[in-house]
This record gives sequence, structure tokens and C-alpha cells, in this order.
Amino acid sequence: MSTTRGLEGVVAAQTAISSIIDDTLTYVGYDIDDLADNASFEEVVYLLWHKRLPNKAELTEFKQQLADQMVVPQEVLDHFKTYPIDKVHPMTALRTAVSMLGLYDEKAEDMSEEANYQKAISLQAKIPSLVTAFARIRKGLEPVAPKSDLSYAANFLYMLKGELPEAIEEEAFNKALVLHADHELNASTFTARVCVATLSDVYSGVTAAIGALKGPLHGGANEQVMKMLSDIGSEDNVDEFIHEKLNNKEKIMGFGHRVYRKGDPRAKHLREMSQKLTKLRGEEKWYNMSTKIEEIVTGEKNLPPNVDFYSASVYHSLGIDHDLFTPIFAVSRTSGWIAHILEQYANNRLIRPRAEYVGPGMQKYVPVDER
Ligand SMILES: CC(=O)SCCNC(=O)CCNC(=O)[C@H](O)C(C)(C)COP(=O)(O)OP(=O)(O)OC[C@H]1O[C@@H](n2cnc3c(N)ncnc32)[C@H](O)[C@@H]1OP(=O)(O)O
Ligand SMILES: O=C([O-])CC(=O)C(=O)O
Repeated sequence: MSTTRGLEGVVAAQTAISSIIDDTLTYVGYDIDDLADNASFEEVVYLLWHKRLPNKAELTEFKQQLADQMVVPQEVLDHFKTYPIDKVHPMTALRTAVSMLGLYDEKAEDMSEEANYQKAISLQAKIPSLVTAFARIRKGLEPVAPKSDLSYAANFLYMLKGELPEAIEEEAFNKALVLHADHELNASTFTARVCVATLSDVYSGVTAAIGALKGPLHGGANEQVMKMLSDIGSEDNVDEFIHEKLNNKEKIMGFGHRVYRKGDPRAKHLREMSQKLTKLRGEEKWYNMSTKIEEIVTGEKNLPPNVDFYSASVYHSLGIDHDLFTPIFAVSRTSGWIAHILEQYANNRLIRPRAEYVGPGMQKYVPVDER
């Protein structure tokens, strides 16, 4: 038996949802650049779940279905108030709350295609409500009810801040959601597929995926990027800070990727948005520091930025708390997780690889008094 550390290069599933070929990312055959520049997040979710773009009437109906499901059970909101709220990370709160949603869905255990699609709509609709409600409750504020006439992106920002976003904020946030929606067999999506391949339910799959996304080697990197930028503080400190980390063989968050070699095609869109938004806010230093870090890390280590690097200064410029960056990733990636969960159910086989045993040889049990 031979092992491949971290399953690098192992093809573990077939999918018709997204692909990364020669550093080009596509959703159902549409180039991410095309979608980022033109599509609404709602269209992308529809695309991932139905494998085609909706027509006008279908899109209107889909948006309505999402809008109808955005209100979360009061019990879940009340539960937030029982948490040691100033110590709980929003990803921990989200993981718990999504699991809890399963308690209040009478069809949680119904594995029919129709019931699973209803769960898909319900989860995609409710996760933004959970993230924004938690963010407000921990500040002693009341959750803001969604507005059914707003886009998915605008609704998130509205529920978070209690005021309507500017057009440029809505546009940037929509683009960020589009860029994060799916990404082939990344760690959290693989987790979701492994979970539901036992024929466990959709809530279990999404809860498991949130747990995997939380780690700083995956979705949790965006929060760590902002922490690094804040620790560096100013452009003048970049050089010394980054070289010290590299010399100590520490990882620079937001750089490197298991699959991309030339670079992550999503990063340029986020870089562009970061430049625009930091300028608008009069806080160019975050963008300038970021480009300087990129110059060093890519120039000297040949490690290009990934999706998590420039998203940090984008979300910061939108006035979002830093520990909400990864939950926002989860809001978007829920669409991809669900697409993969439904694809797994449609052609399921248990996912159960082998492990190469490297422990001691055969041993004889010795009773505890004789040890
Ligand atoms: C949405 C996402 O999940 S995107 C990824 C988000 N994660 C991050 O940004 C965290 C920082 N990046 C990393 O940790 C890695 O690049 C990963 C986890 C993304 C990919 O990891 P892997 O493919 O397993 O690469 P691995 O960690 O083995 O690194 C290979 C080599 O590159 C180096 N390397 C990789 N990423 C970095 C980095 N960000 N900073 C410095 N060195 C790095 C490693 O130290 C290692 O060097 P070595 O061969 O001298 O020991
Ligand atoms: O694909 C990966 O390994 C990580 C990633 O970029 C993502 O999930 O968007």
C-alpha cells in the first residue's frame, strides 16, 4: 500500500459542477471571469443546482423562493443569547445554528429529492440571516428582518448593518459571493460529500462542511490575512515582517494553493475591488500593504495569492467585522456544498479509503495489574 499525503493529486469523485483545468476555474462550463463580471449570486446558485442558467421567469421565482425562506426559527435566535457570546467565534455559532435548524425542519430526515431541494433553498436562505443575527445579537442589537425586494447580496449587508448598502457595496459583495460559490473538491466540499455518502442528511453535510471551512489552511485564512495586515500596521513594516516570517518558515496567510500553480483566477477580481474600495474609504494603506506583500511572497517564493488574500481588505472596506469574513465565505460556499451534496445523493457510493498502518506489530494484552 502506498499513501499520498493530503490526497494530493488523487481524483476522488466525478462532478459536473465546477472544474479547475490549467488554472482556469469554471462553474458548469462558464468561466469564472465571465460570471464575476456579469452574474448575480442568485443566478450562480441556480446554475450550480440546475446545471444551467435560469431564464427571467425562473430567476424571479427562484429569488422569491429564497426570500420566502429567510426568516429563521425564533428558538435558534434565542439560543444565540444563551452563548458566552463575547467568547464564541461566529463560525462556531454558525456551525451550531445550522445543526439546530435541522431540529425545526419536520422533513429533516426525508431523503426524497423534493424534500432535499426544499432543504437546499431553506439553508441558502437562512444562513445569511443566522450570520447577521449573531453579529448583531453579540453587540446587544436586535436582528434586522430581511427585505424581500433586495438582492441576496444587498440583503446580507442590510441585515448586518440595518441600512441599505450603496450600489458599489452591493456590487462588490455580489461579486465576492459569486467568486466563492464553488471550487471543485476543496476540503470542506469533500467533507460534505464524505458525510452525506453515508446517506446522512443535508443538515449534517453542511454542518460538517462549516467545520472544515473554519480552519486557517482553508476558509479561515481570510480572517488571518486581516489579522496579519493589522499586525503589520503600515507599509513601512511590510518588508521586515514578511521576511522574518519567511525566514522562520512560517506560512503567509492567503498565499499558495494545492491546485493552482500560476495563480488563483479569483484573486485578480478581489485585488481590483480592494483597490477601488480602499480608495473610496480613504484607506489605501490596506491595498498598498497587500500589493507589497504580494510582490515579496510571489516574487521571492513563487507563491501567488489565493482567494482569501484580497478578500480580507475588500470585506474590511465594507465595514465588516474581521471574524465574520469566514462566515461570509460559508454563506457563499453553501451553494457549492449543496450542489455537491445533491450530486452525491444522485449517484451515491460510500466514501471509504484505506489507511497504511505504521503502528507497532502484533502485541499481547496484559491485564492492568501486571502492567
Ligand atoms: C479557500 C482556500 O482554502 S485557499 C487556501 C487558504 N489557505 C491559506 O492561505 C493558508 C496558507 N497557505 C497554505 O497553508 C498552503 O499553501 C495550502 C494549505 C493552501 C496548500 O497547501 P499544500 O498544497 O499542502 O502545500 P504545503 O503546505 O505542503 O506547502 C508546500 C511548500 O510550500 C510552502 N508554502 C505553501 N504555502 C505557503 C505560504 N502561504 N507561505 C509560505 N510558504 C508556503 C510550504 O512551507 C512548503 O514548503 P517546503 O516544501 O519547503 O516545506
Ligand atoms: O480548492 C481549495 O483547495 C481551496 C479553495 O481555493 C476554495 O475552496 O475555494
